[in-house]
Parts: sequence; C-alpha cells; structure tokens
Amino acid sequence: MAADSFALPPHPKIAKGKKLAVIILDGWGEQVDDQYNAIHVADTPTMDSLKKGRPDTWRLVKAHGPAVGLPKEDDMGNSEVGHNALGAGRIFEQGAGLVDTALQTGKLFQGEGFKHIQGAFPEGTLHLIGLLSDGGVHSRLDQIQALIKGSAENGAKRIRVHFLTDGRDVLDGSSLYFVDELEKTLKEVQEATGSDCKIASGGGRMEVTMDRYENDWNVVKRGWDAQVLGEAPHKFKSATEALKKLKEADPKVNDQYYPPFVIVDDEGKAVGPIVDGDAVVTFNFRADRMVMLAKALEYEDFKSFDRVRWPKIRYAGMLQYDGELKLPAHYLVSPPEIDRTSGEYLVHNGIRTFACSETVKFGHVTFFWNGNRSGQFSQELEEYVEIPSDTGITFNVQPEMKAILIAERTRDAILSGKFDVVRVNLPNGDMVGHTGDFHATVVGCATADKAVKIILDAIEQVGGIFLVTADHGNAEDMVKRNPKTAQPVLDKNGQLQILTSHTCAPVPIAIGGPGLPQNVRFRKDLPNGGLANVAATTLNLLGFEAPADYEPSLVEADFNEGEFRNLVVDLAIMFSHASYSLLFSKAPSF
Ligand SMILES: O=C(O)[C@H](O)COP(=O)(O)O
Ligand SMILES: [Mn+2]
Ligand SMILES: [Mn+2]
Repeated sequence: MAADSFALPPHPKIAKGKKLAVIILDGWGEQVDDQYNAIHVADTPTMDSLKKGRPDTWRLVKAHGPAVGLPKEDDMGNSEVGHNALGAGRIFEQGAGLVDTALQTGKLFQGEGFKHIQGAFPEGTLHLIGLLSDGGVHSRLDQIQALIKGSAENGAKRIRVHFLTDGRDVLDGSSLYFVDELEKTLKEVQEATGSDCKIASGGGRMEVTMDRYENDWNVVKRGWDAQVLGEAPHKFKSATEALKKLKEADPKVNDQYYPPFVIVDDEGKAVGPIVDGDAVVTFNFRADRMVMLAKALEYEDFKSFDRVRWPKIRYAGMLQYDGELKLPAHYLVSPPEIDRTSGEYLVHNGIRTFACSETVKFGHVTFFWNGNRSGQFSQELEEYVEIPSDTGITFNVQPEMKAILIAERTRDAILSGKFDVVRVNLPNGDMVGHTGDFHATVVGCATADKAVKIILDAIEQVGGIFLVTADHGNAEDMVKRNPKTAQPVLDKNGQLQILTSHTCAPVPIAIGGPGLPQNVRFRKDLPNGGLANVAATTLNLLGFEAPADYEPSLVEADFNEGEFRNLVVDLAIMFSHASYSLLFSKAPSF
C-alpha cells in the first residue's frame, strides 16, 4: 500500500489536538459481583467512578470467541488475540482456527513447512515441543494429536514429544489427564503406523521454556538442557511417574511450575535428545512464549545462554511467530496477515506515540498491538518503554508488580508534551490472577486501580482524553463455576476449584477526561461491539476518521464542537437580547 493511502481524513465532528491515554487493564472482566470476584472485593475507586451513573461513557465490549477471531463462542479471550484486535481494528482469524483448518483440509501436511521437516524423516527423529492442554490459548491437545498422527502417516519413523504442563489456561492438576491422553495417542499411532513414538521430556510452562519477551532466559535454558541435551535434575521412566513423584516430593509444586525432567530408558539414557539431522516442530500457535526457543533453535549467532551443543536440525514453527524477524523461517501454517494496524496509521499521520508496560506485558502493547511485529514503525514518532519485571518469583509474592512505575513513566510522558497518545498495559489482574491466589489478586487489582488514577490525573492536567479498557477477563472470577447455575463447583474433597485461567466475560470500556468533547458518547446501536471496535474509537478521539474497513467506532458525536461553541454563543446572545428587551419593555426582536 502506498504511504499516502495511510492518510486519514479529519473527523467531521471531533477536533484534533487533545492528548489521549489508552489504558489496558490486563485480565479485567466484568462478572457477577460476589466474593470470588477479586476486582469487586478490591478497593477500586477510580474504576468504580468511571462506571457509576455514566451510561454514555462506560459500557461493556466482547473480548472472547469469534469477536476476537477465535473459533468458538466458548473460547476465552487472551492477550494475543485481544491486543491484536485492539491494535488492528479488525477481526482476523487467529492461529487456533487457522491450524484447525490446515489440519482438517490436510494442507498442513502438504505445505512448504512440513516438506522442510519431512526431509529429516528418513534418518532422523521428529521432535514436537509445546504446551500440553486444551486451553486453546497457545496450543490445543486435539491439534497435537492430529499432528502426531499425520506426521507418522507422512513418514515420521521416530517421534519424541517434549511437553510443558499447563495449569494456567486450564485447571491446576489437569496435566495428568493430558499426559494420559497423549500417551494413548502415541500408543495408537505406534500400533497403527509402526513409528516409534515416545514422550522424551517435560516440565511446567512457567519454569521450563515458555518465558516471553526475554524476561528470564534461564527458563528457556532449563528447557534446552532437557529437550536438546537430554539433561535434567530429574529422570523418570515415564511422564506419569514424573508428575506423580515430583508432586509427592513437593506437594507445593503445581502444573505451571513442574521442574524439568527427562524420560530415560532402562539404562538410564535419555530417550530423545535432539541431535544433528533431526526435525523439530514447536507446536504452539501463539507466538510470545515460543519466540525465545525459536531463536535458540534457529540462530547461529546466539549469546543468550550457553547452548553447549547447537544441533543441525530442520526446524518449523506451527506458525511463523514474528513476521518482522521472519522467525522461524519455516512454519506449518501461515499466520494471520495483520496489516495496516492503527499504530502504523498513527505514524503516517504524524501522531507521536508512547507505549509502555513491564517486561511480561511489554510485547502486548508493542508486538501484539502492531500485529505480531517486533520493532517500531517510526523511531522519530514512537517511544516504547519497557520497565523490567521481577524475575524468579511468582507474582502473588509481589502483586503490586510494576504498575505504579508504569503509571509514573506514563504520567511523565503525558506531562512532557512530547506525545499525542500514550498506551499502556497494567498487568496485575492477569498475572496475579493466574497464580490463583485470591488475596494477592485483590491487592494487584487495587494497585492497578491506583495506577489508572495516576494516569487519569495527568490527563486531567493537560486537558486530555482517556480510554480505559481490558484485553480479556481473569481476576473477576477466581473459581470454577457450574455454567448453568454460576455456582462454584467443588472438587471431590469438597474444596473450591481455583480458576487460574482467563474467562469469557466481557470487559469494560470507559472514556472521559476534560478534553472529551461534550458532544461525544458511546453509540447505543452496537450492542455486540468488541475489542476490534476500539481502534476506530481511538482514532476518532484523536480527531481522525477511521479507515473504512475497520470495525466501527464505539463513539458518536451528534454535532461538531464548532457547532456546539456557536450554539453556546447564540444562546448567550439570545439571552442578553431578551434581558435587554425586558429591561426596556420591548418585545424581543430575534
Ligand atoms: O501466556 C500466558 O500467560 C497465558 O497462557 C495467557 O495469558 P495472557 O494471554 O494474558 O498472556
Ligand atoms: Mn492479557
Ligand atoms: Mn493471562
């Protein structure tokens, strides 16, 4: 597309020139207000004040299922699809659905990526690495099963699976079930095709491999040692034995945090290290938590940790994870082509942008926001600030996270006058919510609310506009519920089942600030509005018309500000004429 076609016409009724703050509360949905809703229990005066009695400037938007490009209505939202929709202003079919289609049509096994790995099948082993659950956020069990089956049918003679247990997008403790299902599939495929299929290593997703945004390379190194080198502090004969024994040894260990382990044969030898001539597929479709491993597997020049051995392999991602870096070079399914994001439009229209979060969410307001593209569109017009996250602790230990620092940096950016728009992600509701620690999540939500206040105060000072929303639910529901009655479900011991995952709840969106023109309010004719409608909304608030193919803006302006000012002046003149006429007992002459 030619650069000038990025030029956006001015909005006919909303003037340019007001500073805009776009605040994303990560994992902050709207749900029944009971004692399991950490947002409800938390002290959140700022968010409460944006809602109460403000139907024109507060509403809910959809953040799950097809509204954000996911295959099914019961697919909970997540950060990738949520921020993609927020930034791109359109709904793209996301990785989950694209992989489904490629598997159903069989195209996955005919594409360039599969042909690439197939080259290793005659002599080498096919290794499959990724998250084992049916969460549907990073990967899905049924896709992994289809991939194993299809690979064996298409020539893979030896398959080794290196899995990561979940407990974050699904209930903690469910990993035993998923391992069982995986073992069944491996056995079935082995019997049906004669391929030698085994689990080779494992570990919990937060402890092994699935770090993101380079927060802690040790996580990836622990995985590398187990998956590639076949070395880990724990060795077992089977994955089921591993999960059971590790839990017995340390009852506090949970699915998210299992230490790395390798599966060994009767001689104690690892059954599946990755060696020269092998093929590797990282089967997560979601990018953020696979990029670091992809770099370790793919880059010759790599210094983030000592790989000890860098095997010469044929590697493919389930998808290409980074369109800008072209990482990895080979992939089984083409990623959604998220183009012409709102960030790109802004730089073409001279808007100066500040984006900020802490490491664990930094890529959300940059990489995901920009359509899974690393780097800035413009060095001159954009500044991206990353506040280092805590490492080596779970976020319930420090539930305040870096929210106040993010807010203070953003406040300073607003007051500096150097930016037209700031966008931030406040991580607490999500990151602390994922720990399942209710009280810590309450503290996290209260902190996020304080951070919102800091940013809103700065907007007040500069006469600007704010837009506060969220990317999906999490902290508003911390227990598993019966879908019909909404009552909490107890486990067989009569205990509440803690919900560590996201939800399908809608999320709030609020606009305001002294710069919000009095003629602007939320439309009432978009009851099904979702996150993809937010980009056009922000462009409007900056005084631009949104691109024609963007999902419609959530705001309407019933007359323009100039008209509004004229009306006020006319009324004032009328009033003074009337007073004058009355004073001199003459009939008003207008
Ligand atoms: O990766 C994670 O932390 C979870 O699977 C999903 O959380 P997010 O979508 O909020 O990042
Ligand atoms: Mn999120
Ligand atoms: Mn999350």
